Amino acid sequence: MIRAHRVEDVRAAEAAAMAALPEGELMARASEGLAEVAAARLAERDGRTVVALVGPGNNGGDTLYAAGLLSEAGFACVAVLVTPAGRASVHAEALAAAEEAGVAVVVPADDPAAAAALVGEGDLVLDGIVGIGGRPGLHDEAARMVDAIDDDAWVLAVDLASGLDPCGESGDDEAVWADETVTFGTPKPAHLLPAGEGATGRLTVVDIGLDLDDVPAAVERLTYDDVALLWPVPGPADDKYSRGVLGVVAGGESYTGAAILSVTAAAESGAGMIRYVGTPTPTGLVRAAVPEAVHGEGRVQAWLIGPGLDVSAEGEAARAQLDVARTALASDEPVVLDAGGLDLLDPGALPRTAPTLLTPHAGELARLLSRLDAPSGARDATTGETPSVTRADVEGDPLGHARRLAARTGATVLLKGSTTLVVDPDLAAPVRSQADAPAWLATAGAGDVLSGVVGTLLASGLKPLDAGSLGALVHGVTADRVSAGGPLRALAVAHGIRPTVRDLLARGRSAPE
Ligand SMILES: NC(=O)C1=CN([C@@H]2O[C@H](COP(=O)(O)OP(=O)(O)OC[C@H]3O[C@@H](n4cnc5c(N)ncnc54)[C@H](OP(=O)(O)O)[C@@H]3O)[C@@H](O)[C@H]2O)[C@@H](O)CC1
Ligand SMILES: Nc1ncnc2c1ncn2[C@@H]1O[C@H](COP(=O)(O)OP(=O)(O)O)[C@@H](O)[C@H]1O
Ligand SMILES: [K+]
Repeated sequence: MIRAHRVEDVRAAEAAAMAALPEGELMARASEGLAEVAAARLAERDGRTVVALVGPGNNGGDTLYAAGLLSEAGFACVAVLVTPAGRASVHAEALAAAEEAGVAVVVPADDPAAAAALVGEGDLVLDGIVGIGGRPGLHDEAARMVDAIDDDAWVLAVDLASGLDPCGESGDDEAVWADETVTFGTPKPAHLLPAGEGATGRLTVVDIGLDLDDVPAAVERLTYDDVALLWPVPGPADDKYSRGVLGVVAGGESYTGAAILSVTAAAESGAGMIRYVGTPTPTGLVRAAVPEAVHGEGRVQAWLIGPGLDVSAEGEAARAQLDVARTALASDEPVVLDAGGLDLLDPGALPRTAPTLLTPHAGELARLLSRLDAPSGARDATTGETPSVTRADVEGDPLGHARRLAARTGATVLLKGSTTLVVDPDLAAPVRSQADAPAWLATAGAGDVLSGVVGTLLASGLKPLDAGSLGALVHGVTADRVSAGGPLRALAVAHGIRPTVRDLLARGRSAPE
């Protein structure tokens, strides 16, 4: 698992480490690690010239020391001091060390055009403008120098791409767009959250000896090795019931395919048993496509409610199906609520007592929050009311809105997107963030497949946070394999889950202790 820590916890760990180490040791470790990565990237790219953009704090200090080391290693290094007071406001010892090591120093205020031209010559650019002490956004001079970076240069952000909000919460500000970030001690939230992930590029962590093992993370990301730790593997004493029966209420006469996709994905994920509840057309299709599924109500360990479900559908069969969904929601069984099922959430019946996982995309989350915000509480924003939350609002601040929905409903919220967030209703718990899927997965039906995977995991007894994040990981990795760089279809992702889980479990078995 990758764990990102809050800035204040990083600062506390740094202070503890510094108290036990000779002065300057921590910065020396950081700059040596940074220089090592920079030298490797220069070697890979046959690069000779290094430009260091240097700001006023310790982030600039790290960068100057690293530039000095790279200069001693034979690279041509220029430090561009992007601080209002030039030399006077950068880390003095680091500046002296860099000059001593042969780094040329330039102050853009003296001749902005000449400085910009020099920046454009860097094969590798170290972004040391600000790190965890930075406020979001770049000041004008920094922005001008960043604009001058050559498109072919390798941009290596020091600790954090400058301009990002270190907490990863606000995302509208101008920031350096890095190819790679070398961070110290531990990832920071901005590296893993949607607001900062794009500007971070590849993430490389340099160990500087901070002790954060017992400090709760702010953000967590499951990796391949977590699959063997979390996936429910049956033992000799298990039977189909003990492994978990998933009830699926999905599909209707309007949206028939969603039922096949979610039930197929549940079967491919290894559900002990699937009980499907649908209207006649999807029932016939599920019978043909997934002979393993049984039909009708019965005892389950979790419900998946909603893929392709139309809560306004008329007719006896549709009403009977919706009755099953409502009864399930009112029960003490764990529920995954997806797509149309989200419209069944009754604000008067919140929070549910049993584990509950909501799996909206941005538009569904906006619609649900708008409905829950509406004075009547039960009205649907599709009825013509102006929604209080729009899809654009959610896309502008996905984490904030996912947290709002989790707080409002008392449920775990899995917000789908290129980065999928899973937020526990205990807002102090770490947020899970998964970014495993190629953009090819943005295709109709992909969410139905995800719902079948997470439903199976919930039925096996996993808590919603684990079921959601593990499901998102496996769904994303499967999509990546199925795509192999090209288009994919949702049904192929569903069929790819079995071999993906098998390979990820095998990887866990062969991993060294
Ligand atoms: N602590 C340690 O032991 C270790 C720390 N390490 C390193 O230190 C880094 C943190 O250093 P830091 O605390 O000095 O803050 P840093 O990120 O350099 O920026 C603060 C300065 O920037 C300024 N400023 C802020 N926002 C701005 C903006 N938008 N645009 C322009 N300026 C802005 C702000 O000035 P202000 O305007 O607030 O007066 C202030 O002067 C960390 O990321 C890591 O690289 C490693 O060496 C390991 C050991
Ligand atoms: N740009 C993207 N990159 C990677 N994955 C994406 C991207 N856009 C969407 N996804 C994923 O694709 C799936 C789409 O789900 P959803 O929008 O519910 O589709 P549907 O309702 O048609 O089944 C989600 O798992 C989401 O995380
Ligand atoms: K930086």
